[in-house]
Amino acid sequence: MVILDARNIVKVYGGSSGEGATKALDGVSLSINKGEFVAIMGPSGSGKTTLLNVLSGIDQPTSGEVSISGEEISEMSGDQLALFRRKQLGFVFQEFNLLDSLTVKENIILPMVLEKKTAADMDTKVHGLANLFEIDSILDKYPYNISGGQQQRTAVSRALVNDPAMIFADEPTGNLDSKSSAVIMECFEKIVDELSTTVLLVTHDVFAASYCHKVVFIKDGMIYSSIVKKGSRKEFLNRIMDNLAVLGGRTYDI
Ligand SMILES: Nc1ncnc2c1ncn2[C@@H]1O[C@H](COP(=O)(O)OP(=O)(O)OP(=O)(O)O)[C@@H](O)[C@H]1O
Repeated sequence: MVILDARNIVKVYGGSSGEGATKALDGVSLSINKGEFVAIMGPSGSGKTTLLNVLSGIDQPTSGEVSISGEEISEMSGDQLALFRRKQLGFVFQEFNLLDSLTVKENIILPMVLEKKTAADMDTKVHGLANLFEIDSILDKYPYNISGGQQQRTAVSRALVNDPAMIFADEPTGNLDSKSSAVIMECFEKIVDELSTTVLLVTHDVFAASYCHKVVFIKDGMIYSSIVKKGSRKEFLNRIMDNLAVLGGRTYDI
């Protein structure tokens, strides 16, 4: 079942044409099925973050359509989009974006508070996620007293708490060491395998991308190629590196 469908997306920054305009996306079409785990890779400046932002409704395309769960988000007003994002989507960022004045538990349940869920629902949910991601013992701590990897697992729990149709992640391992990156990617694997969540992430990190089912490569704002995992993660990692070598551009994190 297709969960995200993007058709002919164009994004121009700084006016639709003329001097000073940058065409960041140039006719991108992409479909993602429920339960897929997809990475977007490409050289610096190729349009990865722009694509993630347009697909997730953070930013509007200059032209083209995006639908998620059958709803055309490109036609929604700002308020409708904000509500749709809050109810249907989960976000994970490189910087974790946790609130320092709230405990881990409070950070996780914040989106449920906004949705006016019951205290019992919040409790059940937070303990289920904390158990899944092994952060039970730090629920009463504050973000500045836990490790980067624990902060990111808190952020992933928060992204999941309202059962989103899809999770979007921008460089989720960008601030983590290799061990914590592996733990976070295993968390994403768990939510795809055990909760059938759909995950789309942008990454420079070949190791992180090798956990995904599929990698889409973009260059100059266009889809260049895509590969699907067959065989082991190590074999997939080697194929990703081969494709990046063909793509050119900056050095990638391995
Ligand atoms: N707000 C903006 N205003 C103007 N141009 C922008 C803006 N954001 C991005 N761009 C330009 O659009 C193009 C694509 O940028 P984008 O950030 O999507 O690339 P990226 O592949 O995510 O890069 P990186 O890997 O370096 O983060 C680049 O040429 C960039 O300079």
